[in-house]
Amino acid sequence: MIPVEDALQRILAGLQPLDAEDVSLDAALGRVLAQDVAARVTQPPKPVSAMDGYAVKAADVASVPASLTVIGSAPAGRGFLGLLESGQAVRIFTGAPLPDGADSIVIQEDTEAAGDRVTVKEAPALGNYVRAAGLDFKQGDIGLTAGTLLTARDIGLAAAMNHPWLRVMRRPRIAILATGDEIVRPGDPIGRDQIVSSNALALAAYVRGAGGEPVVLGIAPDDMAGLKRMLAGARGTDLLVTTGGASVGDHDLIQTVLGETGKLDFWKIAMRPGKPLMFGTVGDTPVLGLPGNPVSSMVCALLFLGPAMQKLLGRKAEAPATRPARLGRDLKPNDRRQDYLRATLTEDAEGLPVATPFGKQDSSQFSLLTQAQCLLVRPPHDAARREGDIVRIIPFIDRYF
Ligand SMILES: Nc1nc2c(c(=O)[nH]1)N[C@H]1C(S)=C(S)[C@@H](COP(=O)(O)OP(=O)(O)OC[C@H]3O[C@@H](n4cnc5c(N)ncnc54)[C@H](O)[C@@H]3O)O[C@H]1N2
Ligand code: MOO
Repeated sequence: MIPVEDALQRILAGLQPLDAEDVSLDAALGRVLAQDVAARVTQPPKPVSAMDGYAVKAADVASVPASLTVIGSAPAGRGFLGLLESGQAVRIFTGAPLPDGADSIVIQEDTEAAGDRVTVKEAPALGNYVRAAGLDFKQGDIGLTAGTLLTARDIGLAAAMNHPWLRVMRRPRIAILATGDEIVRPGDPIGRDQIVSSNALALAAYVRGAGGEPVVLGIAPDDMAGLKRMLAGARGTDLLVTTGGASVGDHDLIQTVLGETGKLDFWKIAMRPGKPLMFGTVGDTPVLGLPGNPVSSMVCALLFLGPAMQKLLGRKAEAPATRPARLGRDLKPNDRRQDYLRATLTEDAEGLPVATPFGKQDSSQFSLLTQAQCLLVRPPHDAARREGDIVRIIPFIDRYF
């Protein structure tokens, strides 16, 4: 059995980042930037007022009260064109450019207006409420870097930097193939000894959530000819993910067919759930073969497919981050497989996270995966643990998992 980390590195080494495409900003949410984005403008382009009030020379109002002549008005988008001289003020509004000759803003609340005169009652510090040109960013500044997964905030910044289009990584097209004579699609008639397929749709949802385009190929039968026919559907995709048929049984044909038609590494991984895993190629398409047990398939998606997609998307590809939590119940010593236990996540009296694994952890129990809020990670040969011990967890933070 090989360690989880070795398996991940071998998968990542077999994948290359995809090409890029241009999308309009309103279609860029959740996409991955293919290149750095530099500001095409300076923001603000000139010094502007941060408040409604009066633009003045600070020296004129160093001692208050001070009376000034109001020589004009500057709303946002229509700056005052004249030159402000000593003894003068310009009525100004938030966002309007500072008139030439002015150096400070007095807020409206600190003044009293009468006709074309204004009395300043509080002396402003030099530069009061003036936003300098380029306070936010200057033309040429790099605001967003390649590999960024674009959020609403990033899109706002890209818009402010005057980019109507962004160059992003193409969405990985991920073919998904379920296998097994015993499974049928949800809603189809269920024959004797058949069960409903959960894995393919769950994996497709995972792929979509992680920024890819799933191509669901259907269910391959447990015979070589049928399996080969279905595999042909993966041609032209960026990665084929299979589920089931990974183990050593007489009907577990994936490794055989991949061995015949492509290149295959079949591994037993020192992890639970998810021991049997495959990686290889069929034609030019890389293949990730996940185990059939539903929880094994989803845990392997989180641990291997997720980072694989990050690699295709040109992002930093690494195992999901772990963080510490207190253990909510005693645990027996672990064996030689790294254990990923489905657990709830609560808070103790001090607000610290407490992870409590379910008593049953069979890899067929999808219901417990949906009830869990994290995976508790136990290294191989971990000693017995007591309630309250510090353990490592992978919290389910991605909204789509
Ligand atoms: N003698 C051994 N037997 C098994 C071993 C082993 O090392 N030696 N490993 C076990 C482990 S661990 C796992 S995990 C499974 C993996 O088996 P396969 O990848 O070959 O998966 P299948 O046999 O096709 O199916 C396993 C299980 O999952 C159900 N299944 C399959 N596909 C779906 C689907 N799309 N949706 C829902 N459920 C699915 C299938 O009906 C089986 O119950 O092997 C162990 N055996
Ligand atoms: O290790 Mo297999 O993945 O359940 O039960």
